[in-house]
Amino acid sequence: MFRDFRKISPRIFWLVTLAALAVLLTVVAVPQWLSKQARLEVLRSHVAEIAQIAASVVDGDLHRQLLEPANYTPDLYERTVAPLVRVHSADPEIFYVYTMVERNGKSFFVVDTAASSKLKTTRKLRPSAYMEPFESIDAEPDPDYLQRIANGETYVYPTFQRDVYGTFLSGHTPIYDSQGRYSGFVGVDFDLKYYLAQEASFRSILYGSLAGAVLIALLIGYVVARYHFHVQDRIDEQYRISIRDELTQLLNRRGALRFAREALGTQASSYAVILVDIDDLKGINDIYGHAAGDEFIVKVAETIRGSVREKDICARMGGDEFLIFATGCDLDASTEIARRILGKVYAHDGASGRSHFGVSIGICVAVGANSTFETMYRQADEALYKAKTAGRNRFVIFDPLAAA
Ligand SMILES: Nc1nc2c(ncn2[C@@H]2O[C@H](COP(=O)(O)OP(=O)(O)OP(=O)(O)O)[C@@H](O)[C@H]2O)c(=O)[nH]1
Repeated sequence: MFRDFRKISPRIFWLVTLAALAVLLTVVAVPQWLSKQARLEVLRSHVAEIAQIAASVVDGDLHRQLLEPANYTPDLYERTVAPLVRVHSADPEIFYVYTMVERNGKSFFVVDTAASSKLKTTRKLRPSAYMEPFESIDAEPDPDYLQRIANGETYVYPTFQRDVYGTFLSGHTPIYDSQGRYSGFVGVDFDLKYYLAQEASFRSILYGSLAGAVLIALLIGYVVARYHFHVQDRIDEQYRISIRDELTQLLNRRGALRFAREALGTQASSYAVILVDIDDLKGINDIYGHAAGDEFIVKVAETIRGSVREKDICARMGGDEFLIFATGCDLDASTEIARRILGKVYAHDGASGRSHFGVSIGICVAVGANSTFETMYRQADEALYKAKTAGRNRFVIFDPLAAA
């Protein structure tokens, strides 16, 4: 596995992994976010229902009396708050239950279950005082909310709000007296900790899906990078094959042209094109067979490769023709290479009646980069032709003066 891991392109791996991660995280996070919103909506309707239940148990006439501070007595207060205390005690998840009245655009607490000794709760609640003004820390999301409640609406805040008592999701429902007159409103508060505790149970789903998304993204990244490596490897292999001669493993014509043109682009003092052509390969084939002809081709190829520097380009251009393209190779060096090849390749077989096994060589040397590969090749070919017509097994250097 780890050895395989080295056979991928890290760039492709990380690119694909990050792209897959972006898609997967969107796929995971958007539904999670939507379901979180949906859960908040469920809680809001729950708060609305509790507020409505609480409002339904308040005696509107008593509450209306209590709105006048002159009517306040502890007994009236206790009788008004008593039904709310029962509702609150029945649902320990509610944080605060109270009533309020609006005076000049401001809310004032009227009764508060936290003030009653009969409230069954384990929490340490801070009771609001009778007619204590309500102070919000966060800005009201809807400045008309008091008007909406007065118009008969059950108003639940869009989300949690901070006030001096804590951070709550609050719901308000109007209270009416027996004659149907608006007489203040009930408030119920659910605190943020309650909500967060509910949300915590969904966190493992979120973390699980995020971890799953990361793992899948890594896997996709690995598979794609591995496939890319495999395809690239095949392309490279095909390319290597396409520029090599199968028999000699030298470059073929395509490879020679590509590398020779590249080499001609480098800064060198001189460039040499040396063409090597087997003498009478047809005769060798005819007398010794095609396999022997192949063997001789391989021998010439090996000789050529062994007679030049590592960086020099050696190619089999066609049936019995080879090319050497050497940079920084002047006339003396080219001549030396030609002599070396002629000396190593030459063999005489008297018994067969053939004169020799050998090659003919045409040389063209250009000083500086003022010639093209095509021109040099043509000139070397002219010199090679001269070597052939002059009796073979020799080299001829292209002479520009003679050509002119
Ligand atoms: N054994 C073998 N022969 C080949 C191969 N490719 C080409 N030939 C033969 O090489 C011969 C080349 O013929 P020519 O171009 O006339 O050259 P030559 O016979 O070497 O004679 P000169 O070049 O004039 O000395 C042909 O008979 C081809 O069949 C090969 O891959 N293997």
